[in-house]
Amino acid sequence: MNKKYNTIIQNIDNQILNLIYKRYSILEENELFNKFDEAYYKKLNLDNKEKSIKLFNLINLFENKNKKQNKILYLGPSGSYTQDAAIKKFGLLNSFFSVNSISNLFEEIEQENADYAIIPIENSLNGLVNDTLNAFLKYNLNVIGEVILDIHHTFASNCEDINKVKTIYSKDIAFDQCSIFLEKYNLHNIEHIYVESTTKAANLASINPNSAAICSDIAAFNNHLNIMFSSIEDNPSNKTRFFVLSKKDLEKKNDIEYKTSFLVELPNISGSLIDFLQIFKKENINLYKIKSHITKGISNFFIEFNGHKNDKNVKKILKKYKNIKILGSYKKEVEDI
Ligand SMILES: O=C(O)C(=O)C[C@]1(C(=O)O)C=C[C@@H](O)C=C1
Repeated sequence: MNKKYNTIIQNIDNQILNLIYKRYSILEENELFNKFDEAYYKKLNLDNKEKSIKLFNLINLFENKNKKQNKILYLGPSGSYTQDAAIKKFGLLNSFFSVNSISNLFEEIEQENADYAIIPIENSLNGLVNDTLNAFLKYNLNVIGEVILDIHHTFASNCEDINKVKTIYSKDIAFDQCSIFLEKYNLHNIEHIYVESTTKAANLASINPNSAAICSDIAAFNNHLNIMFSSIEDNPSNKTRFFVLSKKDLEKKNDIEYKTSFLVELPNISGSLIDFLQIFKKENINLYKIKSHITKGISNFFIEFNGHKNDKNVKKILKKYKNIKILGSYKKEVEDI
């Protein structure tokens, strides 16, 4: 864009932002927030830089309307954390579609029904997401990126009194992230029903009497649930890391710092893990994560290192260890969560 128009557009963007801030302040100062405004602003989260980027993307929507849009899948329904992660990674200028389970997200990408899928891989409180690892063992797809999201859960219900809640719906991993809250309010011994996503949980809580959901505030809002408690996660710095999944791999670039994730099944004999790890030391590769994952009695190790699968020293290892299943080499966004 030439300089003259650049300044004009920037001025307009600033005016739009200022007006939205002004509207927000009036609503806040005069306690005029209704549910819609609260959820709307929380979604934009104007006091937080990363969400301002979303707004910026929105402003650019018209300008970029001719740009090719990617088809991106997330674990839905709408309002899930995975949807938030998808928007954080790709911006709003794309087509987003919800899929009901992690294994179906893999299947859709396998069938080339979309360009990318966003899938949760690990949480700072809970560790690895088992459904995702099981799907990686079944499919041969590529991780081409990562995205990290702060996770804040709400306890939402249409019951007037917390003592009337007899059933709680949520995703397994979300229950685990809120164990202190559940114990504090004596909710750990009532019925817990595990469902595929926290948004499905919100939906079930809205149609079943005497129930509640652990979900995002947006999912609660979308399903007309009252938020009884906010930020109920055990640790306020609760984070989930998501992978960007694709059928096509990306070419290695020289100016990018890469991370690689892989799974490996090692023989159940003494010294096999230590022998395996020694080769990485020999090749001067920095392994920074190793976690074990057991499915159907077979133990796999989920391992990550700094570097790319096409690096000379990595290729040497891959030649020797045919049982290594590379999940992908992708741009490092953070050291760890
Ligand atoms: O259920 C959702 O809303 C999701 O996006 C999935 C998911 C997960 O499985 O890790 C994502 C982030 C939180 O850790 C809880 C749930």
